[in-house]
Amino acid sequence: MLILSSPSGAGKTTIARRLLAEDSEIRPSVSVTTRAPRPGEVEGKDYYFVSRDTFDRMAEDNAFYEWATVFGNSYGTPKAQIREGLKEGRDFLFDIDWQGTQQLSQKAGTDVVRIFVLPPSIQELHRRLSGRGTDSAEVIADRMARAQAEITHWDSYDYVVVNDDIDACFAQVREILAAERMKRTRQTGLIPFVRELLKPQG
Ligand SMILES: Nc1ncnc2c1ncn2[C@@H]1O[C@H](COP(=O)(O)OP(=O)(O)OP(=O)(O)O)[C@@H](O)[C@H]1O
Ligand SMILES: Nc1nc2c(ncn2[C@@H]2O[C@H](COP(=O)(O)O)[C@@H](O)[C@H]2O)c(=O)[nH]1
Repeated sequence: MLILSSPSGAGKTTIARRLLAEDSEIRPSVSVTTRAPRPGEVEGKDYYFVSRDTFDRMAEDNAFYEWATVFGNSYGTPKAQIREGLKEGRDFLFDIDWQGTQQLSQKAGTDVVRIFVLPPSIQELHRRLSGRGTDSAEVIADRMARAQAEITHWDSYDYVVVNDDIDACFAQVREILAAERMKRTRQTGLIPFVRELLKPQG
């Protein structure tokens, strides 16, 4: 379970989309949200957009691995889509905030790899949120007002990358993923091979 978090606008969605396009081994965890769709966002690909009533019912029915209120809307990771994949040992990518990261870490322990994406500066963060052209001035002001509070959670993450140049940052994320996949504890498929190597020779 690879988690990307950042203050809004630092670039985690950009990194996530590229990773999903280039790495067929990892699947997205598509969240459920009460937020209205942004122009260009696709139902079932970017989010499942639901009413407040539907979200509350799902939360009551324990349908989320984690959920949180972010910028006045609710966001949750539905269990159904990833339960089977996780059993099969598949990799999943989560674009979630620090609250969801804490909840997933408590539930999944060492199966979670957490990356925090920092912007190169607060000024550049504002430029990116404005340049994206998807949010009102009010929404941007709200997200900027919360950015520094979110950055204080950077020390709960396993890795921290600065998204200045997107290519360099993306390369770092790929390196992290490659190294994590090579961890001995994740390479259970190698056990028969190692047993074979260890058989007495001659
Ligand atoms: N390294 C970069 N240099 C310049 N612009 C970038 C860079 N990375 C991302 N951007 C741009 O910044 C804007 C915000 O990026 P993105 O939507 O990926 O952020 P985010 O962290 O997912 O935000 P949110 O949490 O609000 O969804 C987009 O317009 C994106 O194209
Ligand atoms: N805890 C969770 N946080 C989530 C989830 N899906 C998205 N998010 C985070 O919300 C903010 C705002 O997202 P935006 O798409 O409205 O810009 C951002 O930090 C996301 O990472 C979730 O399922 N759980």
